[in-house]
Amino acid sequence: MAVVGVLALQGSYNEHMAALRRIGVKGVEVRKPEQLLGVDSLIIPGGESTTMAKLANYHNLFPALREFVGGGKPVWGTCAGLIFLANKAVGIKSGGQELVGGLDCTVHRNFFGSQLQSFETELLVPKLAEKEGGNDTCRGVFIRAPAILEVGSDVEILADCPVPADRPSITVTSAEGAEEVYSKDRVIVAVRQGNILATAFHPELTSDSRWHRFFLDMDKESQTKAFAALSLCSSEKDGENMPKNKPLDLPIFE
Ligand SMILES: NC(=O)CC[C@H](N)C(=O)O
Repeated sequence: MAVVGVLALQGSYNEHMAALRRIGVKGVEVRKPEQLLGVDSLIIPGGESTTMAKLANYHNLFPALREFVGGGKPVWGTCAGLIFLANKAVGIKSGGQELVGGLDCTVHRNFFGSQLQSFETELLVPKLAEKEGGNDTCRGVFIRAPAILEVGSDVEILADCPVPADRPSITVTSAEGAEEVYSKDRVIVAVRQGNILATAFHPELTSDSRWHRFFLDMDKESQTKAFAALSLCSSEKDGENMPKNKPLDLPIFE
């Protein structure tokens, strides 16, 4: 069975470990770069992204995390984890903040305001329901949450939500480079781009395990792809005399 790593520097990693346990999967806590070599997929939890980035720097994790994401293994960022995975983050502390990147989007670090403006809402998630069954909605727990302001063309939007009226207005840079107030009435809160899944909210704090299952399915997909690529590559190498109906990278006891 594939090994799911959970980045365990800070934040809600215990809750992700428990959510995995609930569906019969043993997560592995990851704190050091070399531990990434032993996992097939990785969850980057919510917490506080600046603190998490400082700890990741201290443990020299950024290069290994970038390699992991770039290598195509499934990675899921929740909340602060989403910020980590974004190619661009705005609303960050002065002095900047290191990102892992890989997800073609711009994220606003505290889009929904302060801790006091944390909220829960029902989100419409047809693609999640299509894949994992159940209702067309899921409970979104937003804790001093970020949101995704814009995405690249390869990014699939899995959920958006109305912008709450009590949120402080934020300034964004338009395509033409002008500063303007974010005025759309909805904002993106869950996306997928290939091997990367990102949610601005916290599924690990609810009893709905569909987001964890969705992520594990991404893991299965990626294992199948890796297997197919390996078979293809050995069939190219080994030529026509190999039997066509056997997986080529399994031991042959003949
Ligand atoms: N719950 C969360 O992960 C909050 C993230 C927070 N907005 C940050 O900057 O890191």
